[in-house]
Amino acid sequence: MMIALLLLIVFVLISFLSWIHLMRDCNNFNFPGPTPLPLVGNGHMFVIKATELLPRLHSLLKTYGDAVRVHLFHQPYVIIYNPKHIEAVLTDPDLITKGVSYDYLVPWLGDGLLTSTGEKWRLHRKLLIPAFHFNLLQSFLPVFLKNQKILEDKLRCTYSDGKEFDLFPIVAQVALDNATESIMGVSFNSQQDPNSKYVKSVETLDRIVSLRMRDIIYSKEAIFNLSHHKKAHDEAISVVLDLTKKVINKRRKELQNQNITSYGGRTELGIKNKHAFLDLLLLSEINGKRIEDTDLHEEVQTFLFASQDTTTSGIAYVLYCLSKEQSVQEKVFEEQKAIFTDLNQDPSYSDLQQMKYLEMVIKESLRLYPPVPLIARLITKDADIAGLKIRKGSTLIVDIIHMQRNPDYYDDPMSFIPERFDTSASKTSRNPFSWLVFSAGHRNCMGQKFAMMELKVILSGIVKKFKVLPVDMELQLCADVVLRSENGVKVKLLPRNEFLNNF
Ligand code: HEM
Repeated sequence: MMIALLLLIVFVLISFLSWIHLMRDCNNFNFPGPTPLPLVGNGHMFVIKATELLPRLHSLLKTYGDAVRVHLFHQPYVIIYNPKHIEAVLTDPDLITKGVSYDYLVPWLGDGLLTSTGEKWRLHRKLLIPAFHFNLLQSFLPVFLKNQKILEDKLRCTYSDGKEFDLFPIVAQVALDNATESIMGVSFNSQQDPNSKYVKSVETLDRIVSLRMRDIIYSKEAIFNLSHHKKAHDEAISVVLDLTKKVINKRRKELQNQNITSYGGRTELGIKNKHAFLDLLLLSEINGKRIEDTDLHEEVQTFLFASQDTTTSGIAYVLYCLSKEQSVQEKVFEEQKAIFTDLNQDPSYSDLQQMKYLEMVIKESLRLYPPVPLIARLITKDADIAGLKIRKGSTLIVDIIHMQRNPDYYDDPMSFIPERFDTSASKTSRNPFSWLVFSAGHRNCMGQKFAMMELKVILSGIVKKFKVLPVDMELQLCADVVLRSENGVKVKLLPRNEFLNNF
């Protein structure tokens, strides 16, 4: 009885001290947020289903204004969605450190460009800029076209009977093939062999990292390490890392045998070189020295990761939007007919540049459904961000999806209007920080042009051959590693010829 009483007193005392600490900490921020409870802070507000996270963030922003402070236990988080604040953060050279949620990627990607910070990030970013040179980008086009054809055959044989299906897993395979082949020069043929060990391991990693990012329980290292997920996670990492190591070592030997010792900034090396990206890493030097093996593996993993799920999500949501907006889809088709005399013809790099309307459609679809709906930064110094006082140690969440759906920045924001992005017609210039699909500032997406090219190849290929029809469904969005829908992203397909004959 005495012990129970003593424990109760200790608990009350700790709770009281915690509450005092949390209430004091709120004063380190000059903007509001919900009142924290002792010990858990506002953590109880986030013990929710995956699909409830985005609505919860939105409702906090609606209640408290442009910036909201919440505490998860004693850790402060600040959610922002005003382009003025976002610009101040993303252009501050001292605020380039990613938030803690990126830590779950570290066992897989190591300290690559996406997760690293400081001098290492600066050096590697500079080194990798040539990878996105025009010539090197062109070397990826044959890869995208080849994989697009496989996708087209697959859609025709299995999915074009007018029955509904989920786009995400199908598109994920073509995106994975595009990523492995353009980044490492080898394909794991996931479209033809979806049950391969590599494909299954990447899927497992995606699933487990997403779980850790959204589930407050599994986010804790100690609990995760005791769970059954840990074994699956470690096994998948070892499969993925072993395979990529083999590919890298094989290519290194090939270069040695051919006596190729320097990349020498010759970006033309890319045009017909299917190993262009890997060669750039293998042959480049930092401060007169070859890139360390570990760094090289980390960057390869990072680029594979950064380019796969994001483009999957992007392609899936554009097709979803096209299914709902038949008149827009017809305009995209008309544009294709204007570019190609023969719809079986493959697009050249310059044909892709002519697909202006498709580009507007992509931008508008990704405004409503940004593949990366939230990004996070660790605030590493006491900061004044365009008037917001934020204490060191806070995690800042940039709520991209709700900013891009905010009527303050887009008229009639939930309507699908690709012409918003018609730069030739638009008289008013939009704040560049109000469209953040590829982020902006110091740590913007390096693969933006690569992604646009890939999306255009896949989407133009589909629209030329198929009619994408809607399914009566409401997406149940959740912010995993990328924007996913709990109930899938479903459409129906009919071959265009058949459609024209039947209707
Ligand atoms: C539709 C497709 C894509 C979208 C929506 C997208 C979006 C983004 C966003 C929002 C960021 C910033 C993340 C942050 O600040 O935390 C980012 C970073 C990055 N992206 Fe992409 N991305 C796409 C495709 C790609 C592709 C195809 C590649 C590579 C081939 C790529 C490589 C990277 C890299 C390396 C970074 C890290 C840059 C840095 O921190 O310096 N991305 N991407």
